[in-house]
Amino acid sequence: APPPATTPSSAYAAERDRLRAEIAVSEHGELRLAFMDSLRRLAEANGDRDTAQLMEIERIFATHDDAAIDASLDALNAVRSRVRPQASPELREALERVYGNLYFDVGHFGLALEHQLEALKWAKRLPSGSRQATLYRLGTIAELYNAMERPDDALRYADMGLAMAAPPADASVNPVSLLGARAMALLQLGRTVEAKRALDEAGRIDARGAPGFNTLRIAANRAALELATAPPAEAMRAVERLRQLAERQDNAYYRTRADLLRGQARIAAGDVAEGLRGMREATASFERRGQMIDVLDGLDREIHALRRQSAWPEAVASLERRQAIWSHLFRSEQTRAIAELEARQRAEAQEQRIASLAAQVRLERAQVRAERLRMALFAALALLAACIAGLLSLSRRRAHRERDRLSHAVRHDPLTGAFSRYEFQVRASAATPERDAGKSVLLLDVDEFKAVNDAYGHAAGDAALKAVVDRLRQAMGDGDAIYRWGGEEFLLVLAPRNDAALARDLRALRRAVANAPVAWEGGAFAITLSGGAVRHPLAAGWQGSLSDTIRWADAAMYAAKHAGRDRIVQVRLTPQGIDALAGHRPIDMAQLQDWERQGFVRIEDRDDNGRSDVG
Ligand SMILES: Nc1nc2c(ncn2[C@@H]2O[C@H](COP(=O)(O)OP(=O)(O)OP(=O)(O)O)[C@@H](O)[C@H]2O)c(=O)[nH]1
Repeated sequence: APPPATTPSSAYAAERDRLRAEIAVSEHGELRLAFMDSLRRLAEANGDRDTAQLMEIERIFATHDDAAIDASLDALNAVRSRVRPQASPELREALERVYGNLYFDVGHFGLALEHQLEALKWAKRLPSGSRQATLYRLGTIAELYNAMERPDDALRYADMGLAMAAPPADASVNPVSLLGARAMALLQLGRTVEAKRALDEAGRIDARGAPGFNTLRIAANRAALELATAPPAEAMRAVERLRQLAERQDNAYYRTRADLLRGQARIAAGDVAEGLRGMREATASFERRGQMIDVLDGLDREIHALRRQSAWPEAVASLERRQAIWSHLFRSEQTRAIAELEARQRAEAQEQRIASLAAQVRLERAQVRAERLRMALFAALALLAACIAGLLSLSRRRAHRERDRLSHAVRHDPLTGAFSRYEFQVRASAATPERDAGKSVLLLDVDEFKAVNDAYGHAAGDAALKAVVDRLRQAMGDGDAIYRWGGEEFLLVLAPRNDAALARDLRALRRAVANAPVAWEGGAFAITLSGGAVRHPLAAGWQGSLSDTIRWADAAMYAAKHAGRDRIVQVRLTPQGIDALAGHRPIDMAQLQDWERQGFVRIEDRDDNGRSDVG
């Protein structure tokens, strides 16, 4: 017999509330499903269609398989077709929420958003627990906007929820997912410090209870944050923490998520091949389970990481794969039209991205080419410059050598190696009276040289001139210099020395030549020199130059010739002359002879000892 109208309903209500409480506390698994089925049957038996349908809907959500989402959507559509227009807000909310969640899970953001916003409206009208349901919706919508890369909207909804959850909210309100959504929105907006703060707060709140699903969620968010902001090594540590937590809670989803992020960290650390392999394994695993939002997120991360590593071909391949997944995401009749519309929109956006990426690749390649060209040009220029510098230095060295050679040529007599007359002039023009003071000039002329040429030939004459210079050089002091003054005439500039030394050296010079005959064609011939010597300046206080003094040496040399050759005659001041001629400059030969007559100078042969052949 049917139970009485009143008693059963109150008994039913009590049993319903008990089962709902059981469902609420049993988070997952078979037990929860069993409670849901009990409640559904009970509700059906009691004519409570809303509750029965609600349990159907919750069962669809609890058991849905992302990999076979169409079946779940079909089942959901079947329930919806039975929902009465005047159904309870609770049923409405559940229907929209589950639609929203299913679409969200498979990455169908547009439809998911529509349903979640609808669910939010109903959540606000719930007679009980409206606050908690509203907060959950706000968190989900924020996450959805994050997935849609609309961080401003995500932040708006997350903050709306956080404002509601702010004290004095009741303790049952859990803002962790809202804080996570806020953090991910801020991360997208580049406000990383605030993002980190939000995650820290979420971590603190979560740490008050036992580690659970939220702990994993926070760890995953943290890993994502570190990946975007921290060095690869730090990001890797965050990823490993997530991986350990997932292991401890035996959570396959977050395990795969950790694998995905680990791959990304590897790519970021430069290990592109290994990282990419890890990421592709993780996305393949998500794909097998139909978690298309994670597949797409994985591909996004892949593309991002590859672009950062400039692995362009891999990045383009990932982009194309992402586009392909988008266009094949929805196959069922009932969603194809909408899905295609959306897929087309996304595809267009993706095509634009591919086009811009391709343009970027082209640009980068062009830049690389330009850079290479620039480097090549630079290298060529550097080579050219080096060549020119080399040539210049070579030619400079050559020029130097040539200059040195020429300078040596003009400074020296090619036959005897004595300095040239030109060299004397160069030195004389650079000389100062102080530098030349005390030196003596000695002009030497080979005696009867014409006869040597005539008797033995011009070559013998040349040999004689060379022999003269060689022998004079041997007898000269270090500070003395010899110049070829004319044909067979030589000028010696002798360093300062006292009278006795000068007389001794003049004698030695003359003898060096006279005592050593010139070997010629098996025999030898003797040569002698006649010379005139004058100390410079002739008289004290005289501002004349060496060239002036040479004129008096010339006069003395003629005196030597005149006196019979093979001798050196010296012009000397007498004691009277020292005072009388001070500051005077001899002008010509006549004046010199005049001074000689007056007894101011003597033109005398001081080398009268040991002469053998002349007298
Ligand atoms: N072999 C040779 N002879 C030269 C050179 N320069 C000048 N002579 C010769 O030297 C001779 C100089 O003769 P002279 O000026 O008459 O005087 P000398 O024969 O030396 O007689 P005295 O000077 O009076 O003792 C000339 O026959 C020139 O041709 C030279 O470089 N080589």
